[in-house]
Amino acid sequence: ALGAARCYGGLPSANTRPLSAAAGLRAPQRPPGRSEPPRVGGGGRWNGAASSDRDEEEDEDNEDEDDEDEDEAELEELLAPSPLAVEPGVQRVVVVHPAVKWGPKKSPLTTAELQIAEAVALVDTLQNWTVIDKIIMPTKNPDKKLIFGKGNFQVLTEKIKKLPQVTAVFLNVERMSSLTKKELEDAWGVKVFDRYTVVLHIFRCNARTKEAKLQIALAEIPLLRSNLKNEVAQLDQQRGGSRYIMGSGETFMETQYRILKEKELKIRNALEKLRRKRSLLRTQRKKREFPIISVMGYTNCGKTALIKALTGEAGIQPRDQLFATLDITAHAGYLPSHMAVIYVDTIGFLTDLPHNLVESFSATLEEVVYSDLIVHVRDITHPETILQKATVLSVLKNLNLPSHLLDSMVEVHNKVDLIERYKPTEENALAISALHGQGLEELKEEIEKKILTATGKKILTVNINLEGPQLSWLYKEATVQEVEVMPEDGTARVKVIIGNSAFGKYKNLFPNSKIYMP
Ligand SMILES: Nc1nc2c(ncn2[C@@H]2O[C@H](COP(=O)(O)OP(=O)(O)OP(=O)(O)O)[C@@H](O)[C@H]2O)c(=O)[nH]1
Ligand SMILES: [Mg+2]
Repeated sequence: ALGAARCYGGLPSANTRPLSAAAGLRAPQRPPGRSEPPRVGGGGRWNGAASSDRDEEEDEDNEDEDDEDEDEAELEELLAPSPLAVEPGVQRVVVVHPAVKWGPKKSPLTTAELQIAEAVALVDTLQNWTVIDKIIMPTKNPDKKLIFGKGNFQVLTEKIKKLPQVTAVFLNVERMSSLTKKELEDAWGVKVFDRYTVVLHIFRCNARTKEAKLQIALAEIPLLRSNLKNEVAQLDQQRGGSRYIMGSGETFMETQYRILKEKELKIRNALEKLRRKRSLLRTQRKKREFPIISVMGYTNCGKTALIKALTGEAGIQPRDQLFATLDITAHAGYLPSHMAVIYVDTIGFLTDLPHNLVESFSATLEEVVYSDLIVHVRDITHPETILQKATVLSVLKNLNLPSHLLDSMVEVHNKVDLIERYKPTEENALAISALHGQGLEELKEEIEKKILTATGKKILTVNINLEGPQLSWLYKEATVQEVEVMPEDGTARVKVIIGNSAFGKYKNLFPNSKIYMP
């Protein structure tokens, strides 16, 4: 209960259901007038990440049953409260954005106002945190120890000190060294957070599964390491500047580094174990032949809202918050031909998300490799929508996805209800409103077209003899959508979705069956 305890009064659980909890993806309502609903129910548990309970019917991993208790104990230890966790409780925050006006450090794609707006949005995500002021302060070289030049630093310090009851400064830099942090905290007399710390804190508040929690613990290692460096430097100073006095400084450092290294290894192993489990479940999923659609995009663009709209799943809660969704979750839905598919909700992206943080979560995103289609959702009303698109595409590129996934990606322009007569400039983009249901039918059609291509499935109608074994064969090997019985001659027309190999078998087994291609 790390997340909940640490972030007392923080975010309520993201109402998305972790896959593991989705024992049996809830089948959406049966399409009216169909003889047999596609069989969705059984395919639910294909992410073992968060749970250790087992699915009795399945012959998944039995190998490490004995290790289970041991694993649990080790996990507990790895997930013990972190010394870096931001204290729970109220924070009254000043957001300070160091603005680089010119030179190579200036961001070409955005403005200081928009950047500070995103920083404020991050703080607003945290329930007990309030922004009491925001300050944009120019700097020439944000890499300096105190970030700002002497004069500006003084002005800033005076401003901060004048603010009533400020408890923290959020300095909107990707990451500051522990030395910088210390100097700034001494000068301002309050806690100073960087983007890394704030995002990590949000993650910690939102993490529900063990996997997410482990990933956060992993993301903290570099911070712990740099803190250590700082501590050691201070120790050395106390001893007159030499770390070699009696060799003790060295030994202290070495021990601490070794402990950290071991912890890192343990976390990686634990994550690896969780993932191995998941890959077995992935095989299950493959067997069941549900196409997988990964819904991706910048944080707060409406991914969860879209999945809610596409699946009609009432339990899903989109929220106006950054990083509401941290764990991959799956939801079943139907395409227009009543083909059952699984939509996967993913973690949102953020510009300048520190590398370590992205890396520790990239394993979550690796799942995307196994999907059949990516839907890229964009908040088209956001002033930074173009930069956001670039961020998402660049992260996707770094995931080493198969090129067909990138090529077939569907781009969706969301929230068009907020723009009058919106028309996408991008050729293949689809305009939708996840909230009001606009454009969803077109989107489903498009998804279906691409899924059929991606999976090599066909939709066709076959004529069968009701006395023969064809119908039960089709129920077993394909997805039967409609059965139209002709009582006069004892035959039926059956509409099916069928994979390539099953189709080949069918033609071999029943050479006399008439097939109507669409
Ligand atoms: N007006 C409007 N608002 C929308 C639409 N779609 C989503 N929203 C709102 O945008 C906010 C974010 O929606 P989510 O679905 O939680 O976004 P997300 O991409 O899942 O966000 P993270 O999980 O935090 O990355 C919510 O307040 C939604 O109600 C839309 O079509 N129109
Ligand atoms: Mg979400």
